[in-house]
Amino acid sequence: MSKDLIARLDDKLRDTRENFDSIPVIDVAPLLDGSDKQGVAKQIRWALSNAGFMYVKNHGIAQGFVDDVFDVTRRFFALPMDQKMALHVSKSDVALRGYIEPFGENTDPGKTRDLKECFDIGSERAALEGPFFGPNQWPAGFPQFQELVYGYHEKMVALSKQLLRGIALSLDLPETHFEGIMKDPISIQRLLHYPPQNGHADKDIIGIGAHTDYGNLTILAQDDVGGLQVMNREGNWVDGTPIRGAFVINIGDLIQKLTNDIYLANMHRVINTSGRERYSIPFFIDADFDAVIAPLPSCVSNSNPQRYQPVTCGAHKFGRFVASYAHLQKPAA
Ligand SMILES: O=C(O)CCC(=O)C(=O)O
Ligand SMILES: [Fe+2]
Repeated sequence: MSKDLIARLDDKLRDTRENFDSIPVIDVAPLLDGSDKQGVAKQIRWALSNAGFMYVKNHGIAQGFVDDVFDVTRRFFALPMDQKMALHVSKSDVALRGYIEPFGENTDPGKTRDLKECFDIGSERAALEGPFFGPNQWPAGFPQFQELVYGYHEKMVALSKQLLRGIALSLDLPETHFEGIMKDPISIQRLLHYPPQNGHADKDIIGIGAHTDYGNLTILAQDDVGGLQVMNREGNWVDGTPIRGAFVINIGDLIQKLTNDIYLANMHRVINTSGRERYSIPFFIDADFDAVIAPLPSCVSNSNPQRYQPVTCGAHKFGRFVASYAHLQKPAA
């Protein structure tokens, strides 16, 4: 889809926003240490209303630890293809955990094919329980990978709850609002590898096609290669240039629905024309599978009438995945 077409389809969502030419950077230390929660909440409100994205710094996760997770990520993707395919996501049934090969998941299907490979895990389960919940698939003989990637997931679950406290405050909700619907939330820890791409990225092959994220919150660690782009009010792509030590945070469809479009689940994509391999580590967190997400009464008014019917978190999210995974489209046996 061309930039102009996306912008036109999206006009209503964008025309009330302020423009931005770089993603806001927010120091979250005063939120985490309690010294100025409201000050941080105010910055979050601007960022999520207008950009749907923010960098956060001073988030309490040591950069050395993040570097170690990148290191095992590179080693994992360097494994022979047959070892990675042995962990293919289709073997996890509806738990949706494991390896996805290049072009195996296309985020803007019918328009671009994604030149990326992925590996997904989530909260560990002994057996398949249902969509998003089941055993992880780990590569054999690589205990350091399992320990670091799972440890990173655990830290992200904790950090996301702290950030969601700031988001709740930014919406004048009690700060623990989200914890009430996050007793056993859906979470996905993803590792991504984008081989370098040539040519016209818009036309066919892209790193990850233009999309919004599906759930509540995404916490992204990037290496230093760059390639993430976020759409601004005018429909132009703004670079999400890597900032060492900072995470990129964005909200997904569920928070846009919750806020009745006051907060924006913004369109973004990745194009890796750097000539280098790019690695990134996104973490996605939602609410409990059965949590009902409906516009907050405080976000509905005469000038902003209710735009969404209630949806359950799991049904919304699973519906978006069914469109991207071939193994979910097979008729039931
Ligand atoms: O790799 C990135 O920078 C972004 C990835 C992304 O948008 C996603 O996985 O949803
Ligand atoms: Fe995304």
